[in-house]
Amino acid sequence: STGSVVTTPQQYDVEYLTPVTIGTPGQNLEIDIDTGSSDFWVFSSETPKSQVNGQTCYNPKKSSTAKKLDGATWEIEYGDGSSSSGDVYLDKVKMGGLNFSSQAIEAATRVSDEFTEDTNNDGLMGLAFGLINQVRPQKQKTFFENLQPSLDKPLFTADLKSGAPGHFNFGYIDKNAYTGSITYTPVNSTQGFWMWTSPGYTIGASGKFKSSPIQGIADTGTTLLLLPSSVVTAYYKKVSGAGYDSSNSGYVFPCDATLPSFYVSVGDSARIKIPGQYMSYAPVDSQGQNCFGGMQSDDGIGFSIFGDVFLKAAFVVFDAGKERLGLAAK
Ligand SMILES: C[C@H](Cc1ccc(C(C)(C)C)cc1)[C@H](NN)c1nnnn1Cc1ccc2c(c1)OCO2
Repeated sequence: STGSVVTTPQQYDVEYLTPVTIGTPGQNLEIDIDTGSSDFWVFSSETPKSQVNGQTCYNPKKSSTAKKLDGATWEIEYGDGSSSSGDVYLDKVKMGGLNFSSQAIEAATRVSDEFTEDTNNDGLMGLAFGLINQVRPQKQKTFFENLQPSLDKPLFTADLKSGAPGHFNFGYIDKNAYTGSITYTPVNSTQGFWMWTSPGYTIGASGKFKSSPIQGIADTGTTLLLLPSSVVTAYYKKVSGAGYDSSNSGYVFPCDATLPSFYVSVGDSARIKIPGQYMSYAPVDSQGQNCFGGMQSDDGIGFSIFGDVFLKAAFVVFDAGKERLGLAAK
């Protein structure tokens, strides 16, 4: 089998939302596909009303195919400080024309304010490795892991776009979705992430390649590109008026500044070009005077995060069959 589902950016490409149908009759939710975590959790009829603010809630009691996974609970704390927790049901899930009959659905009984405030986001579907699923006493498989044996190829692809809908495809590679060739690089999944190492980077079209290995995760659930502070400092040195703004905890620059492109090397001889305009995330003030940088420091995380700012510049193959990541221009 194969599948394809559209994914739509929210304002400033802060996140991308994807339609999913759960239960019988189908309940339609919009979720954030997150290749940097492994739990599929949703706002539910069990989420306190005070924590629900416009989200669509999955109601297992209204699904004839829902079965409570007795004794199972979950709780997750994300790197940005947000969190959620709850209990677990098995139910039918449909996404992009693909079906799985008994997917673990983690129903939230509590969500942190960041989720309550994100009114269009009904939950997260983690597509990292099940090794880091947070359901106890027994870990649950991701939607992709459940489908993998039935897919034509054991892979999925992400084609996120700047300010326009893109696609997640499952089980096949769409040759029309990229230009040139796909460069594959090994993934180390021992920490449960799509973790890979870039050999280095180049700042600006006429910049010199810097050989400096960057180990990080391909993470559709993180908005920005989080890199070692040495790289971040070097980049913003090339942006006039840029500086670290402690009140916003990141590098900020005048919104009319000219931003150099940033090239991330892949394998021995390929690189992904991030256009300068992708390196500006959003205004930090109501006048739109200063803008928050799309590249920020990975300090304290333990690895870099190749988030949406990077991923939307590429066609990305998440190849579980061969534990590798494929990257191509588009
Ligand atoms: C943050 C997302 C997970 C998430 C997504 C969306 C949301 C909101 C809906 C409320 C907007 C919260 C959370 C990421 N996913 N792999 C993640 N989950 N766990 N670690 N990371 C990556 C990381 C780690 C550390 C960091 C960071 C990022 O940003 C700043 O510092």
